[in-house]
Amino acid sequence: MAGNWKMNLDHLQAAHLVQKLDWTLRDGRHDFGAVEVAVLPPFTDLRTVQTLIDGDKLKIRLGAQDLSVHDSGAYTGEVSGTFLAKLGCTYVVVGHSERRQYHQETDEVVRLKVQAAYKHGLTPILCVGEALEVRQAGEHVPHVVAQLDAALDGLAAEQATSVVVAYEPVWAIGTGEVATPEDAQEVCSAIRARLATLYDEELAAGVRVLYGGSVKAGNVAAIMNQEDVDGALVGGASTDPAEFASICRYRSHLTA
Ligand SMILES: O=C(CO)COP(=O)(O)O
Repeated sequence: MAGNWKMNLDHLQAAHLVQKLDWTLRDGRHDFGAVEVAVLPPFTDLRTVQTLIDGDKLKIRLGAQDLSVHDSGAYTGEVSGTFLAKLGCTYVVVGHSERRQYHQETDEVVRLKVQAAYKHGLTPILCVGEALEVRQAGEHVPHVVAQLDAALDGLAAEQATSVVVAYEPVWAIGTGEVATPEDAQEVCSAIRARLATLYDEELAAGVRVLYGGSVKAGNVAAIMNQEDVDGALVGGASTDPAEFASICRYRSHLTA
C-alpha cells in the first residue's frame, strides 16, 4: 500500500503525518505482518521522513516520486537515484501519468528511469494507464501492454522480478471516478500475462501489481478482492493519515 503525496505537504506537515500514520497503524488490534506500507513524499520531505523512520524504527518504507535518468552533473533541478538511495528510499515512482502529461515524459524516458532506478538499488513503481479516449476506443489493454513493453525493454529478469507495476487509469486519478473492480482486474491480469510472456510465469506471479485512481477506505476492499490486484497506489487519500491507515488496514484483516 503506497501513498503518493504528489506535491502536497511540506516537511513539517510530513513529520506530523508520518508520526500520526505510524501511531494509527500500531493500534494493537491489527496485524500488519503481511502488508507493506510505503509513503512517497516530495523530495524536500525525504530527509525528515527518513530521520523519523530510522530514529523511531517505524515500519513504513520510503520512496520518491521521480528520479533523473542521469547519475550526476549539470542537470539543474534534477535529483539522482544515488541521492535517493542514500536517503533510505526503497522505492521510486517512474512514469506517473502526471509526469508523462505535464513533463512530456516519453516511453523512452520512462525506460531510462527504470534502468536508473535499478542502477542505484531502488525499486521502481512503474505507472501505466490509459487516458479516457483510449478506454472509450476499447484500446486500454493494448495501450497499457505497450507502455509496459517499452518500460521494461532490455531489463533482465533478475531486475524485473522486483518491479512494482501500478495500473492507474488517467481518467480515474483525482476525479473520484474509480475504475470498477472488473476494470482493474482486466488490466492488472493483462499486465501479469504480459510479464509471463516477457519473462516467465513464476516471475509474473510474484510481481506486485497495484491499482491506483481514487482509492479510498470505502472502495479499497472491492478492488483488493480482485485476483490480480496486490495493492494500491493511493494519491489524495494518502495525505489523510486516518484514511490511509484504514486503507492499509483492509489488507491486515485478510491475515488477522
Ligand atoms: O495518481 C494517483 C496515485 O499515484 C492516484 O491519485 P488519487 O488517489 O488522488 O486519485
